[in-house]
Amino acid sequence: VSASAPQALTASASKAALSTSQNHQEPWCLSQLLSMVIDELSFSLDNNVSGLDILHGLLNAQWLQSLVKVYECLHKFSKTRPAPTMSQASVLCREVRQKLALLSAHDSVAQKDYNPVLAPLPDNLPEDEEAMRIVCLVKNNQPLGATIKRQETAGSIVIARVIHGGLADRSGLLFPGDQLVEVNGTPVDGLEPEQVIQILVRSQGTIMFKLIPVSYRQISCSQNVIYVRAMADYRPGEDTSIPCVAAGLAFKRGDILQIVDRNDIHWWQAKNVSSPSICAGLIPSNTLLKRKQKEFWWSQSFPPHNCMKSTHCEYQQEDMAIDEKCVETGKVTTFVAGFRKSARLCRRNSKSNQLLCNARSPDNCYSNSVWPYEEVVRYQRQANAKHRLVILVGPSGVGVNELRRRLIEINPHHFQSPVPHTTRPPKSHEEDGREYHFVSRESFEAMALSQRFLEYGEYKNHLYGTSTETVRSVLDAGKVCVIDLEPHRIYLTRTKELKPYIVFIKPPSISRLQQTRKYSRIITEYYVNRSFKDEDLEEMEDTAKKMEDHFGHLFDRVIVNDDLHLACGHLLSAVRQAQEEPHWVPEAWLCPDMDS
Ligand SMILES: Nc1ncnc2c1ncn2[C@@H]1O[C@H](COP(=O)(O)OP(=O)(O)OP(=O)(O)O)[C@@H](O)[C@H]1O
Repeated sequence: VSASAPQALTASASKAALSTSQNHQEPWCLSQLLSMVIDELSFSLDNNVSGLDILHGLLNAQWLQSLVKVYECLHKFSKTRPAPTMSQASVLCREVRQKLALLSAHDSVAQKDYNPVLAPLPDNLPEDEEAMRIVCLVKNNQPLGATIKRQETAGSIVIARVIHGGLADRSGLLFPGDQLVEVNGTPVDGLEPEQVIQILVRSQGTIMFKLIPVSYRQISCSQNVIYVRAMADYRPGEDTSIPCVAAGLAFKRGDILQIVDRNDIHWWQAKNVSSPSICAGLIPSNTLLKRKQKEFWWSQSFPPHNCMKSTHCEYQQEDMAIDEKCVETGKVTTFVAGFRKSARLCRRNSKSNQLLCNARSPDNCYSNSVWPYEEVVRYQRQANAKHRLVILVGPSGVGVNELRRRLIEINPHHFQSPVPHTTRPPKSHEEDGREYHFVSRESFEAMALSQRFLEYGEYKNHLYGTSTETVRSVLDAGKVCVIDLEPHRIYLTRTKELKPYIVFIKPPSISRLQQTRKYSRIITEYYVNRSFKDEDLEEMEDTAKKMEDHFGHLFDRVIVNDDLHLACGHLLSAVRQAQEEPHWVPEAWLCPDMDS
C-alpha cells in the first residue's frame, strides 16, 4: 500500500473520533466507520493505488460486515440491560390457561340444550308406588343397551341384562331383574317379549318405563374384568341363539377381548381391545362357545387327522450335501447348529401332514380339549429373567432358515439355535454336541416316548429331533434361543418356562416372489438345489394362507419376507421387542403354582 492511503484512512478515523468527543453523543458505530473506510478505499482505488484492492475486498467481505453487526448489537445490549417485565412469565401463562378453561366450561354449560324435555310423571300413580320405579330415558338414536326376557316361573317380563356402557347402564336406573310393568303407558302384562320390543322400537325420543325394582341387585365388580385371547372366530349375525344380534360382538381368532361381565353363564359382555368402544357387546361364554364348537364339529365330516402322528417320514432319496455353516466372529469360530439339511428334510416331507392337521386334532384350537378363550395378561420380561424362546414359522422355502441364520450371524454370542439330536453316526469332522448330539436309536426313542422332543422325524432310516433340554440349555446360558418349528408343534412350546414368541414368516405376492427368488435355490423332495418354479411359489402362498388360517391366533408377529435385508431388520427388531416390551401372554405363564 502506498504512503498516501494510510493518510486518507487516518483522516477519516480522526474525523470520526473528533465528532464523538466533541458532541458527547453516541460513539460512532463500527459499521459506519467501516463504510467510511471503504468509501475512502474506493476513492484510492480509482486512483490506482497498488495493493488497495485486496484490502478493499477484505473490508467489503460479507462475513466481516456481519461480525461487525453482531458486535454492535452485543455492545448496545451490554450497555442498556433490559429489565424483566416479571420474574415468572410462565405463571401468567398458567393463569391464562385456567381462565380459558373456565370460559370454555361456561360456554359448554351455556350452550347445552337439555331437550328433549322428559315427559311429566303420570298423575295416576298406583297406591303401592313405593314398590314402583318410573324411569324415563331419551333414546337419541342409540340402542337402549338392555335385553328383556320372560321369567319362567312368574311369567312376568324382566330386564335380562344391561349392556355395559350402553344407554341403560349409563342412566344407572335399569338393572337386571327389574320387572317391567308398563312401557310408554302400555301395560306389558300378557304381552310377549317380542311385542314389548316392538313398542320400544316404535318409540321415538323419550321412553318411560314403569318397573318393580329387583329385590337383590347383582353388583358388578370391576375387579372381575379379565382379558382373553379368542381361539375361535365368532359372528353374531350367524348365531341364531344370541339374545340380541345387534348387541353381539364379532371377533376373530387371536383378538384380545376385555371381558367386563361374566354374570350370565351363557352370555358374557366384552370389548375388543384393538377397537375399544364405550359400549360392550355380547359374546358366548366359554362353556357356551365350547358347546357350539362341539355341535359344529360333530355336524361336519372331517378326513382322519394326522396331527397325533409324529413327523416321521420315509425318505428314499440320495444323500445330500450337509449344509454346515460356520460363523466367523473375530478369532472365535462358532458353529451354528440346527441348520443341517437332513434334519430339516425329514420334517419337510411331513408338510402335507401339518396342514391337514384338522379340526379334530387335539393340538388344534378347534379341538375338544382347548377352550375357546384363553385368559391372558400383559407380560414384560424382567431384565434379569431368561429370554423368551423365539420360534420362526413359515411355509417351506419362504426363507425361515435364511432369516434364522442371518439373525444368528448378526450376534452369535446372543442368538443361538439348539443342537439337534440324531441317531446317525457322526462324520469324521463332526463333534458330539456341536453339529448334533449323537445318540443310539434306543435312547432317541426313549426320549421321544417321554415327550422330550419339541419335534422329531426320520430321514434315511435315521432319527432327528430338537429336544426341550437343548432349548433350555441355550436359554440357561443367557442367550436368545431361536428355532424354527412346524406350526402344529407350537402348542408343545407354549409353557410357562419357554414363553415362546412366535414369528410367522410370510411370503410376499407371487409377482414379488418371482422377482426376488429369481436366483434363489430350493431343495425339493426330488431335486437338490434347483431354482424356484411357479408351482413352488404357488404352493408356498397356499401353505402360508392355510397356516395363517389355522394358527394365526398364535402368531405374535407376522413378517413378510420380500426384501431379505428388510425382513432381517424386521426380525431383529421383533426379537428385541419380544424380550424388552410388554405382550399379551397366557395368564397361566405367570401363575406361580401352575408350572408346566
Ligand atoms: N427374501 C428373499 N429373497 C431372495 N431369496 C431368498 C429370500 N429369503 C430366502 N431366500 C432364499 O430362498 C431359498 C430358500 O430359503 P430357506 O432355505 O431359508 O427356506 P426355508 O423357509 O427354510 O425352507 P426349508 O425349511 O424348506 O428349507 C434360499 O436359497 C434362500 O437363500
